[in-house]
Amino acid sequence: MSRLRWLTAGESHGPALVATLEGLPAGVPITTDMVADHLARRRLGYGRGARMKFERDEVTFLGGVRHGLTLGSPVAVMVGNTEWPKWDQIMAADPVDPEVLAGLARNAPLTRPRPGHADLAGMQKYGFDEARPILERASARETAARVALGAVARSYLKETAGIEIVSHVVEIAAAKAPYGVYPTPADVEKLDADPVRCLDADASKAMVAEIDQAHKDGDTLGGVVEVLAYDVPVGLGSHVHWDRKLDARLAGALMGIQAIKGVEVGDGFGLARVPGSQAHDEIVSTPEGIRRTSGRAGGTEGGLSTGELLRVRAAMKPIATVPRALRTVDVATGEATQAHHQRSDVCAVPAAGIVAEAMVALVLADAVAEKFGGDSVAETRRNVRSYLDNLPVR
Ligand SMILES: Cc1cc2nc3c(=O)[nH]c(=O)nc-3n(C[C@H](O)[C@H](O)[C@H](O)COP(=O)(O)O)c2cc1C
Ligand SMILES: C=C(O[C@@H]1CC(C(=O)O)=C[C@@H](OP(=O)(O)O)[C@H]1O)C(=O)O
Repeated sequence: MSRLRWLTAGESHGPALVATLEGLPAGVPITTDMVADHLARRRLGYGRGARMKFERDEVTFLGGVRHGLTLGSPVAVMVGNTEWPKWDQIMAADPVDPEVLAGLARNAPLTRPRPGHADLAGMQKYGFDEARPILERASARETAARVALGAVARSYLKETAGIEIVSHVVEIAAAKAPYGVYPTPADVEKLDADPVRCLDADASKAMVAEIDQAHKDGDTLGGVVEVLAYDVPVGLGSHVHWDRKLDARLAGALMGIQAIKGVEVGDGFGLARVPGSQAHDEIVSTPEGIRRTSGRAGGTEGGLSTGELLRVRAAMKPIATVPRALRTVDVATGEATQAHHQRSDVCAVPAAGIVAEAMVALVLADAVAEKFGGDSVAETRRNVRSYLDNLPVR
């Protein structure tokens, strides 16, 4: 079962996010710059709000890494919130003089819960009369910590099994990329340079136009991202129990990203609309060995990776803090009003793709560690090679 354990902590306007990852072997190459590069990719994307422009992610390793390599001990990484000085009283861990707090405009109680956020149910469940204590943790700021750990996981995957992960945006509102075009690791630079991380130039323009229109209308948008993992060996995950199934683990991890409301593995929902003769990937014998004629299953069958291209999609709902504010109730007065709104992203689908890459990397890293073990990268690599060299059928 799971070999890796990982956790994040920290609030959106707290001093920092922290994350730990335990269970990786020694010798995984990782540096502060490698993590910072992935965090910078998460900030990209046309349609993100003001906060992305002025806040920086400050990365510090606190444990588990020495001279650019993991030690085999738990990896601990901190991502500083450079916004912190503006919030050091409001989000202070220790008690603050109530008179000081009352004088801070920013601390006005958030009694108008926003539909589509954790605000109302969180207040009811945790016993708060305003939304601040809920929204601080529910915020997708937390995804920076996941991307930091994802950077470590993907380095482990590349070093041990040669696995590489790429994501792209395939839909924003009504604008769609052509189906069946899969970017490779060689396309990542081009993708990151595109305003919406879409490979197709016409679709990218249409997506940008959708975002511009939503912005003009005081509205927000969602979309769909696709994550591809190249060179995943056959046999990660297992058919033997529901919580070992690789597709289930990927789906849970992707659904755990803020605002993701649907996940597809391979052709997913599309498979429900075609007959069986058009839904599966036929097995054929070729001079290079056993191959598949298509990739509809997304690289998993029965909860196991098949050795084909791994392909999953995640659907993001439109940003919930809609500028043309939605109806709510002021819980302090019981009166009908409009939801609290200060600023927000119009569309964060490109950023969600980077977070989805991190989640896929963490799930695959867990599955690789479980299958191949090893306390050093060299040992894991040997185990991968020996397994692949000895497959009974190929
Ligand atoms: C990268 C990213 C950025 C986000 N930015 C915002 C935002 O600026 N405003 C907002 O209302 N929601 C934003 N969200 C989504 C909310 O965090 C999310 O919808 C909310 O916490 C409720 O959770 P749920 O949608 O999973 O139910 C973002 C999500 C992601 C993944
Ligand atoms: C800070 C980040 O995303 C935030 C996620 C978010 C939300 O509600 O999820 C709301 C916005 O924050 P604020 O309400 O402070 O403007 C985003 O900027 C980040 O991704 O680093």
